[in-house]
Amino acid sequence: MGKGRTTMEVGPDGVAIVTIDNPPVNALSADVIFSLKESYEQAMRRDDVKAIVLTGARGKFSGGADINSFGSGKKEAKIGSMSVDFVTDVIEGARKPSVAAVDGLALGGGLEIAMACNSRISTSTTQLGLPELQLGIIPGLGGTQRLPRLVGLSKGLEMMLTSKPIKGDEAHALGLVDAIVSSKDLIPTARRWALDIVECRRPWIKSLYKTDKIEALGEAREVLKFARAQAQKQAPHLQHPLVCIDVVEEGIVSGPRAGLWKEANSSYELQFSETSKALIHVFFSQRATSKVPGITDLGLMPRKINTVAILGGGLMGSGIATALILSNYRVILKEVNDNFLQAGLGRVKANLQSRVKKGVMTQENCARTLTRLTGVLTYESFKDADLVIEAVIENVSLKQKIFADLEEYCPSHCILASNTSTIDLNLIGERTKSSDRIVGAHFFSPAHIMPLLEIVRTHNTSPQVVLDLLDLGKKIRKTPIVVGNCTGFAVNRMFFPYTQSALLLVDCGLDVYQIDRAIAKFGMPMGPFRLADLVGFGVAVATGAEYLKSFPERSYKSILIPSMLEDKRAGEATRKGFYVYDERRKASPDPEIKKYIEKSRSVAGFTTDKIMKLADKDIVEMIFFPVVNEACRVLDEGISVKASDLDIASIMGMGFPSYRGGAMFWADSLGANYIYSRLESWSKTYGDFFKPCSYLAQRAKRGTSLSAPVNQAKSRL
Ligand SMILES: C[C@H](O)CC(=O)SCCNC(=O)CCNC(=O)[C@H](O)C(C)(C)COP(=O)(O)OP(=O)(O)OC[C@H]1O[C@@H](n2cnc3c(N)ncnc32)[C@H](O)[C@@H]1OP(=O)(O)O
Repeated sequence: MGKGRTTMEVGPDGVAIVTIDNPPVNALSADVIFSLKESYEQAMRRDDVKAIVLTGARGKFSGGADINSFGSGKKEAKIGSMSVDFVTDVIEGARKPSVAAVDGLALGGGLEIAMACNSRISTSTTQLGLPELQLGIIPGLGGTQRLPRLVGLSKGLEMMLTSKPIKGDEAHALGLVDAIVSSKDLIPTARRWALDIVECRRPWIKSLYKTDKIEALGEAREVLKFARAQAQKQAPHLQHPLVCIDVVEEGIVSGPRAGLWKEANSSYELQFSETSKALIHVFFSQRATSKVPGITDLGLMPRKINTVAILGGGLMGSGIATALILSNYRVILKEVNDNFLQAGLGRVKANLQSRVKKGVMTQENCARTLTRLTGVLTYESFKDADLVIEAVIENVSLKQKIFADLEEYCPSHCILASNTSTIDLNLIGERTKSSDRIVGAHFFSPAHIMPLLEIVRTHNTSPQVVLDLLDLGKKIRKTPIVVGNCTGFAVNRMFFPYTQSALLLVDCGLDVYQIDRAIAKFGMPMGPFRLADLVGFGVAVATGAEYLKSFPERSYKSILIPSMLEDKRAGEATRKGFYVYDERRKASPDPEIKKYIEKSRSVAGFTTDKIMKLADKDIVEMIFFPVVNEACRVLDEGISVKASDLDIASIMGMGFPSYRGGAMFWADSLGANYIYSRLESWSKTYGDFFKPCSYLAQRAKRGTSLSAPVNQAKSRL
């Protein structure tokens, strides 16, 4: 069966309406392109066709090339033909004009085809953009040449390098679209516009040859130089943004057709790059997180949540409240006294004000958004809540008391969620009879910014409750992952060995700053010691104790952080941790930490100095292989149902580089056997911290990937 097609309908006015039809987003599959070509050939042949209006079915122009087909073609396939022979010669070069009627979205190849039309009419809310770079490729259907010629070089480069779409209104102001109309008027206006071109009442424009928006060569070179510097600064590990700039430059220096050929060659090559494979894996994995067996396949519908009550206005509670009111939820924020309440409400206001300062929110919108927030000191108004999120300090008996109170004050349909990052949910709900509606809603700090939401369910949590939270997560623009109940759940648990292995390496003689540099070079936003400073040593010690209690046989206990904490050196908040911080929070290495390190090494008693001179690659492996090992346990125990969820968790929760596809995807690129044998040999020298788990051992032995699905029967979810 084919995947998508175009239809053609010729009106009595002589305008052929060609519609791209490939649900859900009218992606340009091979079948769609083939059918589009046929429609154009037919339109050229037919005497009753004077002009063409190109549009998309169901209110969406096109979401671009079909990402499913990327990297699957044979490398020797003919290149460049589609962009030059079809888009440029057949659409743009046709002897009958085309007008694109653009609604909903025109992204990637979708926008590129629209730009090859001789005019574009759109609605004000349509999203238009070239997001190819976020998939590790560059525009391949002429976008690198036509976009700068329509909107100017700086704006065109900005749109490509950031991958961010713009709305119809802005596109109109920039000259990317020629008129804005309502959805209802889209096709009639485009029809008239096309006939106006035929009858010379409007210009017949070929974007590829426009020159009025492009700066003179000298100035253009300056813009390109600036763009290169920006790309290198923002994505120092990535090549394809620089390739994109080179391709744009080629068109400016040697003419647009030369630019098209360079674009065709480069975009084809990039499709097969490791970076692109990893980023496309991330694209699909992110969408797959909300498909949960046993939850989303039961035919249930999410219930409507209008009012959310939050307990605790600290950093987490106020961040969660901010995220919710920004997405139109009514929020009740409860605190224990007026001082705390005002501080909590103040934090929410400050979060919104910072959006106003950045120019992403107007003052009026900020004021309107705040009207959705109410502060309270009692449970009285909880009778209206559809969901409660408890975000108080990590104290079991306090949480038990709160959940018993919630059962009394909230309506029986109300979901009772905890934002705990470590405590067992069964323990929290022990004094209630509501275990079917108790669930974890673990946000990451700062909650209004970090994109991940870990939804934790126990054996008793009902599928309906999980579905409701999945729906809420999507509405507040988070990526939700559903996980089972255990110490640290999925994200924190898979990453607990991250800091511990770094501490072990230091106890064995390695330099703190060399470790941080190696890990940052690998692509993490910061190394484990800079991260420990940021999180604060108090939290690090408390969570370390939890892991030691739950997984004593494989926890590494170093005295380094506790002994620094004893001297009131607690991380960035005290301006002293592994680094010292100036008044602008800039971190510098601190020679004073030497004394703590020496003490820690003597207590650890490692005699070997063999690993004193590790290469960066070995540091990365000794830090991340224990993370992969723990992730394997998380999968084996059914805490997480698919490896791709852990990829997303590692990227969005911990900052693992997305261009490496996430921790498990990266591990599979190295091979289970390699990871197993390295862990096995380290465990002989340094102990059980490195001991490979049975899941890893079995997969290494069988030669299967770590991401291959786990036997469903073993799932604990
Ligand atoms: C040659 C060219 O230069 C190369 C290109 O065009 S590369 C492609 C460029 N286009 C893109 O990067 C757009 C990617 N898509 C998106 O950003 C978003 O999906 C969207 C804004 C189109 C829609 O978002 P949203 O409404 O939230 O729905 P979302 O869940 O993301 O997508 C709906 C479905 O369409 C699929 N889909 C979206 N875009 C797709 C594409 N370009 N190809 C194939 N499938 C696509 C998704 O995988 C998802 O499938 P599922 O339901 O089976 O999970």
